[in-house]
Amino acid sequence: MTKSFYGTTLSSPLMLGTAQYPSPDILRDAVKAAQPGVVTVSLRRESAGERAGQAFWDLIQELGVPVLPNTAGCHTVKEAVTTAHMAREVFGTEWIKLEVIGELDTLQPDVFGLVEAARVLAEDGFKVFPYTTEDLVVAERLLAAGCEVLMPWGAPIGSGKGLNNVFGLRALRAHFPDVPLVVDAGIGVPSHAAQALELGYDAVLLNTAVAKAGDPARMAEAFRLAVQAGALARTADPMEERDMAVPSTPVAGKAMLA
Ligand SMILES: CC(=O)[C@@H](O)[C@H](O)COP(=O)(O)O
Repeated sequence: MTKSFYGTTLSSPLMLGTAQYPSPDILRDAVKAAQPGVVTVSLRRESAGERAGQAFWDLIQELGVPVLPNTAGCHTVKEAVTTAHMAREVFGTEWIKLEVIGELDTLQPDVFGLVEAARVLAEDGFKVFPYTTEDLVVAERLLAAGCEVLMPWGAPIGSGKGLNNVFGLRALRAHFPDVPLVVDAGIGVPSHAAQALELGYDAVLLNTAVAKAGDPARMAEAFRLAVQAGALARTADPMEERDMAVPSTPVAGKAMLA
């Protein structure tokens, strides 16, 4: 069953980042090819960085895809909350992808700061999409803080390693069957995205895998197809894995050679 995100049903379970593309035209082509349900935009990075300015915002608006602003690059609760407020003003949306980074080598979320920032923002009317780990206790705390969506990492941001902890992601899915879950970060190739959907995740969020591909638009299209395949497979009720072989060709009626 397709779940909604704070009451909104997305046109695709693909959420696409808009950073690191070689040029605005390549970003535009990639978004057109991916047909994502949302694009995510880092307000902090864009306003501090190279592509700052009206042209980038105009391009994002021209794409006609719902925007999920994010607090990428924030390391403290204060920074994240301030950035979320700026994003709400700029984009006119209460949706915020909340990142509070806790560790520099892995860009692992600071889950303590994350829960605190989520509570502050949810109390202030934000619809929070928290970038978290697969930890079940942290998940409980985020839901109690007012989050109605969880975004566990697949692997460290930008690593392209795919789903590092399939057991943990499965456990999270089984534990919270009614909560919209999104695998965010670390996805490297379309099969990783398909796998997340096959596991029953409701969406995937990715950026580097498309932006840093040799041909971003072509890769974007591959991801569009992969999430469709994964979602379709999930509705087809995949077979259970087995530890032992089971013949797939029946023996009865088989020609016997003397
Ligand atoms: C764009 C964004 O929100 C990133 O912080 C996100 O987590 C994507 O990660 P990848 O670049 O690994 O796909």
